[in-house]
Amino acid sequence: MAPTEAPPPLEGKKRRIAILTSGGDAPGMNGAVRAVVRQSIASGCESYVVYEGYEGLVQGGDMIKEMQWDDVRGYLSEGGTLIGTARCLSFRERPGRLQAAKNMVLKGIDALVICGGDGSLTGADTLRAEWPGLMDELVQKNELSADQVKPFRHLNIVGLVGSIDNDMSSTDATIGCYTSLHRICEAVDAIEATAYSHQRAFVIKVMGRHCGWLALMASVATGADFCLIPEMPPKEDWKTEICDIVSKHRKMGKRKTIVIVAEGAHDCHLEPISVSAVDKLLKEKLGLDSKVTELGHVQRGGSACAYDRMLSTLQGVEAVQAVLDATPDIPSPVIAIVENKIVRKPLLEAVKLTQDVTKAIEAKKFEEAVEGRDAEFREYMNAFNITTSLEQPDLILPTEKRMRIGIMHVGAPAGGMNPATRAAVAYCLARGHTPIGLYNGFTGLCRHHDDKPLGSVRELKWLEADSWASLGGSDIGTNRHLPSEDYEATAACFEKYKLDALFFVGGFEAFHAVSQLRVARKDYPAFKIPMTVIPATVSNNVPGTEYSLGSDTALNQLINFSDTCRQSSSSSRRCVFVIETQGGHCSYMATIGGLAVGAVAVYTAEEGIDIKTLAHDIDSLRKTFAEDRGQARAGKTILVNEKASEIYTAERIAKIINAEAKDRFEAKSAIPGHFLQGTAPSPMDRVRAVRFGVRSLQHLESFAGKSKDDIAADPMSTAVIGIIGAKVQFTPMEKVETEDTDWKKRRPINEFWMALKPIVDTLSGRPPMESAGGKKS
Ligand SMILES: Nc1ncnc2c1ncn2[C@@H]1O[C@H](COP(=O)(O)OP(=O)(O)OP(=O)(O)O)[C@@H](O)[C@H]1O
Ligand SMILES: O=P(O)(O)OC[C@H]1O[C@](O)(CO)[C@@H](O)[C@@H]1O
Ligand SMILES: [Mg+2]
Repeated sequence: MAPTEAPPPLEGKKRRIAILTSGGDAPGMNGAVRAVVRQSIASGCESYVVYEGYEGLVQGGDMIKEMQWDDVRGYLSEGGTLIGTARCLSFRERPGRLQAAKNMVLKGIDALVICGGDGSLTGADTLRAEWPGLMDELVQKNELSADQVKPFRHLNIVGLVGSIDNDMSSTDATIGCYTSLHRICEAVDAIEATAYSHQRAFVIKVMGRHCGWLALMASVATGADFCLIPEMPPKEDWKTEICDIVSKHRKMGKRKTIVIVAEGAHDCHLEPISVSAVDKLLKEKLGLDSKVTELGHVQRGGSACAYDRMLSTLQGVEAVQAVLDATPDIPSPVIAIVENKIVRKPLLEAVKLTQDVTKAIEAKKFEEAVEGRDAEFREYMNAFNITTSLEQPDLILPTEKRMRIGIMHVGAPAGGMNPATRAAVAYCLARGHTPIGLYNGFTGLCRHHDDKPLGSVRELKWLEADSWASLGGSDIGTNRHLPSEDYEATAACFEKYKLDALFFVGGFEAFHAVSQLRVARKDYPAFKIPMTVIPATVSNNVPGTEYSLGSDTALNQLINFSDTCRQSSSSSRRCVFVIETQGGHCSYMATIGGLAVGAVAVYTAEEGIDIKTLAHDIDSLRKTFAEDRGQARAGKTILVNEKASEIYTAERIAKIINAEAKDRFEAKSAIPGHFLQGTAPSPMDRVRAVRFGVRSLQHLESFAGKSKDDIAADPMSTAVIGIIGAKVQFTPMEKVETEDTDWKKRRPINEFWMALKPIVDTLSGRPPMESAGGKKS
């Protein structure tokens, strides 16, 4: 029977914190539930889940259940939402919300975390606004006494944005949207092969009821020919617009056509544009062999990608912190992300901004609708337009502003190098610049530039580059050689091929190469040209940015590898996998990977490994396995950075654990090695490659027409593009080199992710150890 008495509130600041998931399920919701449950318990609070979204809140009773630490074991790798979700009609009406409020009070819940999309958070905001009135009404109707509601007068509510649609203003990404983009890109990549074979067109419908984010980003990531989204419909004569672009691409030799249509696409009069209408158009007007593919709910399926696991975990932790910080005068927050920074924003405002976008679309104010989406939206829209539709007369620069731009990859291969280069080539051609591929790095340039019949310095063509949107590795070739190996020949080549600017993509070596060229400018005037570096490396160790292309691909590879090991260890019970990660002296991958897979311990190069730490962790494993009763989802993972210790390698750690375990449990080691570079780049690496590519070119062209000395005098003439906190920015090389580069360890001095390491430990239940870790070596 449902209780009629509310339990007294917990002592002090301790709360009973409940979480529910609502609206369409989204990958990553489980990560949010795990983080909220465990962080609540770790903070001394009681933790609850509400099953089936608002439906569970309205029904109450057993639909609201207290959770223990182990109840969320293995949640990170599961798709969907394990606590259920629903679209609840009764919560839309006040009587439903009154019942929900009563049930919360009866369970003593004094804080509610809601993970859902724009609708769910609108509902949360309504509950927040009505709360005092609901409490009064419950007392008036004798449903609860005045004493019972007294401790619950203030509703402590926090929103987490979970939806594949990415339709909530105020945040760059919703939990689930990047995983959905993974599903879409995998599907489009697969379709492309068959489209190419038959020279067909495919019209692909993707989800997003009122929001074009998925369609737009999928188009950027796959290099689609056309994209239809509700925020910015095509011009009046959309049929001619599509046909013009598609036939232009076909004339240039493209064998396939991909048009991506958002579920909510319409024309500029708000008349829906269906996939069948586009299909008919391509068949009838262009005579193409066209097919329709509707991706449907496959887009919501599968395990969450690395980014969604990380986002949901960090935001879940932040939500609990927000609950603990709450006072009646602080407006209810929604937890957002801006670029790389988790922030709290007022829920009320976020809901209003989101509703404003819907209103702007309804009023056909499309520019306003685009502005109302997150900051990246317009940038990606422009980047898509400029990299897909060739020959836009208004984009072409006057002759004196056109440049010959050398494009080179330096360092180890990384996901995103090719897409960045594709974007650069398309941008150059749209503006009238000449993109020149410098094949196989500095050695390729110096030794093979005038080889016959094919030299290593070649103009890049649109058709060739166009196929690089989804290609991993480096098609123009990359290696670790530096210009210092032959400054003379490097300078001579720059002059011989009349290079006006250089566009580098690569890891620490690319950064080092530009640093060398900058310093050598005093001796070689040929180096007095503008240069940019787009960081691209699995290690994410380039100073001047918190994110390098390829690091997201690598994290996804790592979680796939680690999930596979974990499944094996879960099945054989009492087993721990010790997995070595790449990264050089930078342990980003091990740490964020640890966050995304729930590692019981992460050993970093920054902190090193000592025997005390190992003994401490083995003790903890011994205790955990002793208490284990053979349940499922019991696999354990330890991640070790490749340079964490020369002595305690992954293999040796596994051997030590086995020696100490005395047959009570066992350890196995595994090394994914170069598997971490992946095959196709992740969608995030692809779209950011396009964004960074376009921005870098814009930066380079701002130097057009300037004298060599003016260029050399401008610190921004050698710059690294990066994400720092909430901003994407260029930083002058000299500043980064002197202020934020640990040259010996080849990593930034300030590694932002070090601050996240305690969260990995807290959420995996690793007992604190006074003397373990914390010191950078
Ligand atoms: N205006 C509202 N007032 C009260 N409750 C609402 C409101 N809008 C939505 N809700 C509640 O939130 C639930 C989920 O909303 P909705 O179906 O719009 O999904 P969502 O949260 O936007 O997620 P997604 O779009 O990703 O599926 C609804 O079923 C309803 O219970
Ligand atoms: O799964 P359902 O309830 O049919 O809802 C589908 C809708 O949910 C979403 O997947 C998420 O909001 C939309 O993109 C789509 O329109
Ligand atoms: Mg929605």
